[in-house]
Amino acid sequence: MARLRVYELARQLEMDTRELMKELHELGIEIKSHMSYIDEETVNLLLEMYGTQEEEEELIEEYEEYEEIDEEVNGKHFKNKEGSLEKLQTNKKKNSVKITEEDLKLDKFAEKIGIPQNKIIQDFFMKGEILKPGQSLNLQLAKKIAKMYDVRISFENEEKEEVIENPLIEIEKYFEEKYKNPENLKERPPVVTVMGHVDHGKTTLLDYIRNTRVAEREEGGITQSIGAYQVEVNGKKITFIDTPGHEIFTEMRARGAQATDIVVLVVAADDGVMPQTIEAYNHAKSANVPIIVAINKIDKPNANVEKTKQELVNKLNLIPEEWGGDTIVVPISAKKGQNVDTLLEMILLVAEMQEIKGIPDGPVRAVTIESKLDKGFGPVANVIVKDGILKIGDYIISGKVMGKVKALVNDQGKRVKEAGPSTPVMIVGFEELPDSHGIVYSVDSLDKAREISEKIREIEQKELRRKRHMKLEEILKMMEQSERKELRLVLKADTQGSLMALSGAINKLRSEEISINIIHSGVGSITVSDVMLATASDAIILGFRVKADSQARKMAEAEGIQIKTYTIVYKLIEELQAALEGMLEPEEIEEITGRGEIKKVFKIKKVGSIAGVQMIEGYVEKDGLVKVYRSGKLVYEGKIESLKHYQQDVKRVDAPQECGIKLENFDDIKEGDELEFSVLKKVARKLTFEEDKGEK
Ligand SMILES: Nc1nc2c(ncn2[C@@H]2O[C@H](COP(=O)(O)OP(=O)(O)OP(=O)(O)O)[C@@H](O)[C@H]2O)c(=O)[nH]1
Repeated sequence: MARLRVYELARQLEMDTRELMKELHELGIEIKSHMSYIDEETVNLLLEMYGTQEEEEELIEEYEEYEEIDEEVNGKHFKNKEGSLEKLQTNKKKNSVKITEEDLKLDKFAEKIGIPQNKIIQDFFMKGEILKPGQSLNLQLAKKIAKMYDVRISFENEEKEEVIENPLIEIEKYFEEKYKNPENLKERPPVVTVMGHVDHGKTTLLDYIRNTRVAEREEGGITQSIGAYQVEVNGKKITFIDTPGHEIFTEMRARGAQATDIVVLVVAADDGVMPQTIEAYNHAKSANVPIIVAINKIDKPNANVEKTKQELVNKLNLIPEEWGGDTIVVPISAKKGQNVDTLLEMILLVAEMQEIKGIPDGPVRAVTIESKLDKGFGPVANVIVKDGILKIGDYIISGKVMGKVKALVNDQGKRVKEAGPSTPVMIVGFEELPDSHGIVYSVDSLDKAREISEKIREIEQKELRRKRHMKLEEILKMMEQSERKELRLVLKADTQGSLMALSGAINKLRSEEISINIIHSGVGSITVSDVMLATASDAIILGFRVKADSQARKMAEAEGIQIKTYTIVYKLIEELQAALEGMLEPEEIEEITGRGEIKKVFKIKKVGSIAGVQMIEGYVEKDGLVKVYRSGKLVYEGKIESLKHYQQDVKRVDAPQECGIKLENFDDIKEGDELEFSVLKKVARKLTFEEDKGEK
């Protein structure tokens, strides 16, 4: 369009001449009278910025198109008078609604909140936001729509999550708080579990220690096994858990009852590191318990201590102290008792370094090693006290089972009146058989014990109804919510070869935020021990060409542990990769959307400089970013404060249109400045494989 006089332009813009003059003045364009000429460039800019009747009609047409699409998709309503009445009646606006994931489609959502879909589209369109009929909504958008019509929405799953507070959590919190203050803590004897491969000498070692040490203390005492015993070495006590092996150790841990402070890993010098040595090591390691290695059977002629040490290094990455590592390795003969004293001293040394402590006074917390129905005593629990001093007459609770301590029997079969930290003791007085690997707490009164017991029964019943397998996706979701982004796996395969291939492939799945930790891998079917480890470590179990034995399957079901089995390597990797990628935080990248040039600068009082911009290519978005270049040099980088197309604030302007732009906190713009527009885009990230790294 050619240059125009002010009144002519006013007519074009369908504006009052005086009004236009005022506007022009505000835009910094000096006008003498309504007869003054406005140059061509400014005319065009103003026409673009303030719009014309035709343009508005275009907008309306565009909207009507949406209505038509909506009609096609959703059938008649709203537009048709009869239909609209009907719809509006059934569709009365709701004040608060519960929605599910399925409602996250505009049409369904509209119906749910009782606002016609067309109305939502129209209202959003007027705000410069385009919604399409039936489009999927994310949570944020759904909330925004609901807010616009004052409808409160809640998610069904969110409401379901209301659960009864477990009273034991409160007790645990009490201990947690107490533990924070070092003044409350006092050293207690270490509790030791002996682990190792079959026949490597665990029982022989435990028997030797008991027979030599306990006999010193109690002559002729009838030793009844209460699952653990205590010995004295150089005036200091050590508690040994009687039942060797990692199964119980992990089972206790899975129940939140970690009794063990130190693990003694027994490795026979004539046999070396064997599969169960590795398994035991993995269990101890995942519990973060210090390990002392006892290389046993050194009295045997074919014993090879050096070779065994080498295997410790190669297979477990445990480097003996004498080789510059930090693993204490003691060569012993459990049968002959050779060097066992040194082993005991080493246990005390490690205990000292670890500063094993408990709270000697206040309420009692004890860990159950086993529970059974005794012919004479009824239900009993063999425990190791961790905190407090358990006394006869105390009210106790273990899970849902309550009781009152009637008698306490120590590891030498003697009745005692009390038991302090790290002392193994048999508790008589439970009303029913308590959980065999749970925690026993003392409470103030019988009423309190009863109240807790009832609450836990209620929780357990609810839990039972709700119990289902935990899916990989769910674990990932949980991980997403927590800070920890580590996926723990227990990996079982048919052969050593496939195990190595799989571990290799899995270990190559990398990302900065998520790590995969194979806490245990082994050859053979998936066993109860694997499930226990997974339970204790929040892991999932992957099986390759192996299956879970029936007991393991049952336990996995009960514990909500997911077992996934595969027969093809790439399937396993593919699924793992897809799941992990799904939880990577999307990456924000800057995507250039368009370019423009400042044709005119309007200085407006109180507002600042407005750039009259000719879009050259692409588009500009109001919420996007902008870079200003002058003679090729970057002079500004930031946000757009306002974007106008004609009179209207708009969300986007496409080339070759013109627009008015006000930059955020930047007025030093000049004619001829080049603008580069971009948006921040969230893109799903891919996990990288190690091989890929080289290519990049
Ligand atoms: N020569 C020799 N034999 C030992 C030694 N320690 C254990 N043994 C023998 O090794 C065999 C297995 O010992 P256990 O103590 O039963 O082994 P374990 O690790 O408890 O075995 P499981 O309970 O089956 O896992 C027994 O015959 C022991 O007598 C040792 O230091 N020297």
